[in-house]
Amino acid sequence: MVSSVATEPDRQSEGRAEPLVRIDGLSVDFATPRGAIHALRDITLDVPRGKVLGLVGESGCGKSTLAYSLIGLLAENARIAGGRIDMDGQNLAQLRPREWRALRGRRISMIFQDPMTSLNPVTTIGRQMMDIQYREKGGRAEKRARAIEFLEQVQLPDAASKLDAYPHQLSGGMRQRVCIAMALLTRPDLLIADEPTTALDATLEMQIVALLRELQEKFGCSVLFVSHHLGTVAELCDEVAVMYAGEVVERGDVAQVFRDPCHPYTQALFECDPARIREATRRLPTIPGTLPDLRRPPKGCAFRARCPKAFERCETEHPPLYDAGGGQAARCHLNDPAEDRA
Ligand SMILES: Nc1ncnc2c1ncn2[C@@H]1O[C@H](COP(=O)(O)OP(=O)(O)OP(=O)(O)O)[C@@H](O)[C@H]1O
Repeated sequence: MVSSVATEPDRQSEGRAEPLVRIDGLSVDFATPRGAIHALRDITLDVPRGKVLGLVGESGCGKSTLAYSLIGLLAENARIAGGRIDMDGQNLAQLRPREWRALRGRRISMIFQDPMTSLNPVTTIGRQMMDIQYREKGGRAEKRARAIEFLEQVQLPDAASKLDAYPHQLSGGMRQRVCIAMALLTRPDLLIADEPTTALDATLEMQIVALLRELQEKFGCSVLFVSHHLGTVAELCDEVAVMYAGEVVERGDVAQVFRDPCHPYTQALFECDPARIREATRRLPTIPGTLPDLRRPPKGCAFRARCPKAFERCETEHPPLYDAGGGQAARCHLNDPAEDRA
């Protein structure tokens, strides 16, 4: 384990380039008939400029809620209960629907798990790519040329002919390429990709990940990449944030976190990663236990009931994000320099 040098770094960006987005103390609740679900709790995280940030964690830990908060697409029953999302002097957490419409699809765009979520099944690809440019300058011919150019950027074969195709006439991989082209068409500063390769087979997944990396470098945008696949995150991302029960429990440089995870939850996630398990086994290991009830998050550490390393302090004291050095931080008392247990 990396030795701790200080406690509670306010931000991981200190001493580094100004991030594109600063999320500060963000909390999001969902109203339900059985009480509010505290889906995000006091999230403080930077989206670095011109880099790829991966968001990992098991199902239900709040990854999509965080992603949707950054593009103003939270469900109707969601409420931002506190905190800020700062991007270029604007607090996105307070934007009105009209202001979101001006930003979404232009400065911030998103690709979804299922390409059909964003593609209209009864309209041609060309029409959809023209519509997306309705605010852009230029005439029809220019916009059509730009649409073809972007379809070529995502390496769609015979791009011009695809303008007349309907989404169902393309394969799943091609549809996801079209979605990436549409998301990048307006040259956004931030591209959010919510499990964009989950519906694809392994070969296509690798191709799409390589394409995303290439385009991110070409366009210089920031990417928030939400994924269950640790291998994909290691391949694509520069930084990673690990979420558990609505909190960021570890964050840092992707190579550093994968080499030396500081939080027992991150360690357990890696131990359960099929790609890391070499010996022949009939059953994949899982982390014993379940996520806590987010209507009543536990008082101390949210992971303590499942943590093999938990001790008394974890029961009563909520851990802050302890600095683990080199920009890495973990929400676990074992990383407290004052704690003599490592
Ligand atoms: N509209 C909603 N109403 C009530 N609860 C919700 C709503 N959307 C999400 N939740 C709850 O909020 C928590 C976080 O969900 P979220 O979808 O963000 O997790 P996730 O990590 O993205 O999971 P997955 O990987 O399965 O998509 C979960 O407990 C989920 O059940």
